[in-house]
Amino acid sequence: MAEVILKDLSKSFGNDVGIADLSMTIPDGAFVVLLGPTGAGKTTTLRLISGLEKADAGEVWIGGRNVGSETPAQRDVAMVFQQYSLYPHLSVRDNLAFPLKSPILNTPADEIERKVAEVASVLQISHKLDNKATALSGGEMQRVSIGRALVRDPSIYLMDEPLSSLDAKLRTDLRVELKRIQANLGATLLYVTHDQIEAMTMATHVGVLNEGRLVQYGTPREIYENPNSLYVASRLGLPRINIVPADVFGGMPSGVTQIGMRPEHIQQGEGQEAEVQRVEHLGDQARLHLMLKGHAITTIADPHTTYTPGAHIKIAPKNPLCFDAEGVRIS
Ligand SMILES: Nc1ncnc2c1ncn2[C@@H]1O[C@H](COP(=O)(O)OP(=O)(O)OP(=O)(O)O)[C@@H](O)[C@H]1O
Repeated sequence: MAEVILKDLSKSFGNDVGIADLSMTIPDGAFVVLLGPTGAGKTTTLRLISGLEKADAGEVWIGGRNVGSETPAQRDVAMVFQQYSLYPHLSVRDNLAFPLKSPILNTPADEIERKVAEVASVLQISHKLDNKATALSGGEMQRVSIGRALVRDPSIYLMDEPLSSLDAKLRTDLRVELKRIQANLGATLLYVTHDQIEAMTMATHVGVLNEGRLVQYGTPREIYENPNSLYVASRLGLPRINIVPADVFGGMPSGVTQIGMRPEHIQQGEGQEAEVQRVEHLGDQARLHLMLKGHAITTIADPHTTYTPGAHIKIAPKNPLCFDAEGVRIS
């Protein structure tokens, strides 16, 4: 596996900015998750690293090589797309074996068989190895396309929402497996997701993109606990962080115009009186949806809470994040 360095990378499509001056180091063995809303430039970043797209400016370094003039094959990256891309006329076994049969790798037959069996087992598709790729459900096809990447030992795995088409149970299983595989192999991974739990549990690093720019890069905990802007604070956390004008609670230092409160950072029993709008019982906890001076606020409560809609509850922020009028974090 390898370290990947992006230096001042830019790519536009006509008037649309794909990526702007993106610099980022993906350490060898890191699991880096890219977060950002649609159009932020996540897929473009993966395509620039893989060589499917050519940068307007800047450099991509993989394992100490500037790969600007290399083809995708020479770059030795394994990419998994959101939508499966299989060879329909081949069996699942042959689809999985295909990357290992390339003349560059020249893998011995017994090694191919071992790897295919191992990956099929991890992805829970061993019983489908002799099926035609087309005789599979959508979720199974996606597992085969993940498997086609995992049989290889590339410089970096590039994955674009690989689990988004799977059902919840399989998604949870594969999330754990992917993380285990990455940790065991020491694999380097760049991974795009909109899924909060995937980002928090799998990533060693999270990069937050906004309109093609990297606006913060750090561990998931740093991004969650110490976001540098309101934009970044809103990217991680479910339920989302509550943002209210500073004067709703008052007592904030000058210059603070908005405060951010994670649902778990709201003190109950003191402060301003809010009205309960809705209570969601989730089993291990309850979510309270409150209204305070026209602002919707979500917080969490004991799973056996007896609050019902219409009840009143006093709340106060506990260590809120403070932002200025532009959304820049000021404390
Ligand atoms: N082939 C293309 N032709 C024209 N514009 C493109 C092309 N690829 C990307 N773009 C534009 O570049 C910007 C970034 O797109 P990109 O696909 O990288 O975003 P993304 O963060 O991956 O979004 P999503 O979450 O929807 O996949 C968008 O404005 C998009 O319209």
